[in-house]
Amino acid sequence: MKKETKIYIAGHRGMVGSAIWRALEAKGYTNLMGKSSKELDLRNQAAVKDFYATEQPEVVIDAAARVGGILANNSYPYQFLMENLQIQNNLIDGAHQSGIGKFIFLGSSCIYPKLAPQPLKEEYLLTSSLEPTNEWYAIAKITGVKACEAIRKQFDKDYISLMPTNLYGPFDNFDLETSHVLPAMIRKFHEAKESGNAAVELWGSGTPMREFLHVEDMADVVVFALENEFQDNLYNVGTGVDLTIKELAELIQQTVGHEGEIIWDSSKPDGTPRKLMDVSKMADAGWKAKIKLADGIKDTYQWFLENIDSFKQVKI
Ligand SMILES: NC(=O)C1=CN([C@@H]2O[C@H](COP(=O)(O)OP(=O)(O)OC[C@H]3O[C@@H](n4cnc5c(N)ncnc54)[C@H](OP(=O)(O)O)[C@@H]3O)[C@@H](O)[C@H]2O)C=CC1
Ligand SMILES: C[C@H]1O[C@H](OP(=O)(O)OP(=O)(O)OC[C@H]2O[C@@H](n3cnc4c(=O)[nH]c(N)nc43)[C@H](O)[C@@H]2O)[C@@H](O)[C@@H](O)C1=O
Repeated sequence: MKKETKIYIAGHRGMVGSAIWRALEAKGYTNLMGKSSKELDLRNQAAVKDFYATEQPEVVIDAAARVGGILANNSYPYQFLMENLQIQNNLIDGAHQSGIGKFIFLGSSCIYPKLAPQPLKEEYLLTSSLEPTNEWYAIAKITGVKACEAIRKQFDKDYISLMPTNLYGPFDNFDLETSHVLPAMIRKFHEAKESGNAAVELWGSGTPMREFLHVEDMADVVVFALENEFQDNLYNVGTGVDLTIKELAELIQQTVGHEGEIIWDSSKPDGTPRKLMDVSKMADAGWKAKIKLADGIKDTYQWFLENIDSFKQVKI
């Protein structure tokens, strides 16, 4: 890939998109472009078509989506289904119609069936029912995977789909209603420590298992996907290691230095019991995650402390 290739990063202000931007800049790519949702609403098909015609990017990285944790997914099914379908349809079909040869689509590990065998292999897609708390988002993401696969099959273009596990890191969403578990725990333990080690309330039973990938590893795999041609459409991205939500809570509690009680709120959903990625296909292609969870949590907590004021203004 030439360093002056015009690369459009959809969602470049988000946690993942901004990490991809920084990673590409660090590697010397000079022609990056992005638009905020205010400048270009990706749900608007005509606006996206005009954007492609005017800007003519050569490569598209799709990190734009309506994203949220278990409660947001469960509370706003229509937005998670429809906005994601609109955004990705406009981006994928617009890119295809404009003759763009390379497209990287980001999905999520929740596309796999709720009770699929573990670890999750790419071929388990569409083999049984989805997890009800996020089936709306998952159905949109599955449609994106299939759209890229259809373009690859019918038109022989390098459209690929990366399926990340749960992500975390700098610029994550720390809003307690809409965030994922890891940033929520950092904030809850920090605020409880500041209030004299008050008790922390967490959701569900603590028994579900999750796998976490640092966003800088995620950006690194996107750069890898950009710089290499792939033989297939769908690749899992993760560390291949998971832990229970209770173990995650203990790790974050220790990192933050909170010494109070943890209360589990069983009125909140657990979600899928386990979704560990089988990452061997991506490893065979030549990429592996590098950042250990304990190090990534330390780094994210440090970022949280340095940015408390700014993220409160932006996200909450
Ligand atoms: N976070 C996670 O744990 C995981 C994320 N992913 C995937 O990674 C990708 C990025 O997620 P993440 O960075 O966490 O999410 P963020 O919420 O941090 O960022 C999402 C981005 O999408 C943009 N966006 C949303 N709606 C629109 C719209 N209508 N028009 C234009 N832009 C829009 C936002 O733009 P703006 O800021 O300008 O409003 C924002 O920059 C998504 O595809 C997500 O599904 C996959 C697995 C796990
Ligand atoms: C990335 C992924 O993210 C989502 O799936 P999820 O992994 O279930 O999401 P989550 O991170 O919000 O929760 C993980 C686990 O953690 C528990 N939990 C405890 N205490 C808190 C808490 O305070 N906040 C949150 N959010 N969860 C908590 C929670 O009850 C659950 O058991 C989907 O949107 C899906 O679409 C998707 O792609």
